[in-house]
Formats: sequence, C-alpha cells, structure tokens
Amino acid sequence: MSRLEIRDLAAGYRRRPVVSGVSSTVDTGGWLSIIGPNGAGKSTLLKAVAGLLCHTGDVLVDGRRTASLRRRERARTLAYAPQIPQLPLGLTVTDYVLLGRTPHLGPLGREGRSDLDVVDELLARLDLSHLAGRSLHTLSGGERQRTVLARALAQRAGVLLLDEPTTGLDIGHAQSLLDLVDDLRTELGTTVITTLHDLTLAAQYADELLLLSNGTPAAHGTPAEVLTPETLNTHYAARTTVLHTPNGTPVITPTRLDRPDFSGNPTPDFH
Ligand SMILES: Nc1ncnc2c1ncn2[C@@H]1O[C@H](COP(=O)(O)OP(=O)(O)OP(=O)(O)O)[C@@H](O)[C@H]1O
Repeated sequence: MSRLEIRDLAAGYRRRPVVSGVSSTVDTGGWLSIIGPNGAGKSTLLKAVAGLLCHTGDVLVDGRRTASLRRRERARTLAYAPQIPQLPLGLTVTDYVLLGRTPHLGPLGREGRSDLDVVDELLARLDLSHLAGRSLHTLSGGERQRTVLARALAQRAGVLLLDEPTTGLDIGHAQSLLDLVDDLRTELGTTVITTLHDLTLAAQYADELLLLSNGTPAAHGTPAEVLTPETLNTHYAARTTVLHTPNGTPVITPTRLDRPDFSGNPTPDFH
C-alpha cells in the first residue's frame, strides 16, 4: 500500500517561494501527472515531495510523514529520478542500476541473486541489456535517460517520482518506459507522480493531472477536465486543438496560425 498525500505544500529557493498551496492525494497504484509551462515549479514540487528540498506542509505515505522516516526506509518508500541527473562516470550500466537496490541489501551490503534478477529484468524491459557492461560516459542521451530511470525503478519503492522521464526518448522508447511504469502500478501497486511536458502522453497514462501555473495549482482533475483549449491558451499561451481518441482520451495538437494563401494571387513583384 502506498497512498500519497500532499498537504498544503510550499517550497522554494533561498527564501524565494516558488510553489505554494499544493494539496493532492494519490491512491495506491494511482498516477498523477504534474503539468504546466516552463518555470511553473513542477520540478521544484517533485523535489519537495521527494524530501530533497526544504518545504512547509506535509507529505505522507500511508499516513506517515515521510520527513520522519529514516534514510533506508525513506528510500524504500520513495524513489526519485531527476530531470538532469549527475552521473558517477566510470560505473557500468549494471553497476549503476544496482545502486537502486541499496535500500534492500542485507547487513553485509552484498547484492544477491534476486537483486541481479530485478536489474536484469529492468535492463531488458528498457532495451538496455546490450549496454549492461558499458561505461555510463559512453551512452547516448536517451540511453543515459533510460539508465537513470532503470535505477529508480530498481529501488522498487512504493512511490515513484519521475521528473520528465520521457525527455530525450524517441516515441517507441518513451512508450515502453511509460508502459513499464504502468505495469508496475498494476503488478505491485506502485503509486506514480511524473512531471510531463507531452500532454498527450500525460493524458494517456495519468489518472489525474495537476496543472501548475506560477507555482500554484490552476487546475486539477481528469485529463479530459484539465486539457481544454481554453486552459491551454490561458496557462501556456498556446493555440491548440483538442481531439479525442475513441475511448475519450484527449489528444493535444498545436495549431499553426493561418498563413496567407497565395494561390490564385498574382506573383508578388520583389524587384
Ligand atoms: N536551484 C535553484 N535556485 C534558484 N531558483 C531555482 C532553482 N531551481 C529552479 N529555480 C527557479 O524556480 C522556478 C521553478 O523552476 P522549476 O524547475 O521547478 O520549473 P519547471 O516547471 O520544472 O520548469 P521546466 O518546465 O522549464 O522544467 C524557476 O523560476 C526557476 O528559475
């Protein structure tokens, strides 16, 4: 069970408030996606929920304040993958992903067969098996991104916090990753919070969206409730058309301004 509750959370940097007034509950196995324009405070909110940033308000998992958890217990409760990770160069992909198993290791700190099995399975699911022995600094951007996510998933925490997990991934790898996260919530009851810029993907995978605008919640609800052309225009200054798949999921398409139609007009004289 991993029911996540955020109560009146506020956070910022050097006394400059960036995010405030955020309250939300994500049930066990639920998926909340935080959306909003650049600089709205999405990463700041996720870092605060992960306990990596000073904040006011509370974050509770199954009724327990995460701030009161010991480090190891916290790592079993919350796994966080940052948008821009600092990688310890020199490690291989396998060794790096194995670091995600640290909170589960016994007193001698040695990984066992079950830890290696978890890692092998994740490498296979994220199309990384052929890179298992490669040094991190030789990976492409998308390979590195998938490796960082594999480490977070290896933690097998009850709550997964993923900051822009599809950044730099092609459409197929992005889909495999989100499918894998979706499977974890079905199989293990993992509770998921992601930030996502791709609103169509956010609508396809998340149960609920929280739209942040200037650091405060501007809309909160199902994808169909939040993703309207009016809301996107107000908060993103974007021109969009919202289509729907046969099952009613919104598909967001940017709409280009009309261009003058020169067909039939006399050729302009540039001389
Ligand atoms: N370490 C920091 N120190 C000071 N200000 C910061 C720091 N990190 C972020 N900020 C500021 O906080 C605000 C929110 O940033 P944040 O990264 O949370 O936004 P975001 O919604 O995730 O943006 P993006 O979509 O561009 O990734 C921005 O104005 C940003 O400049």
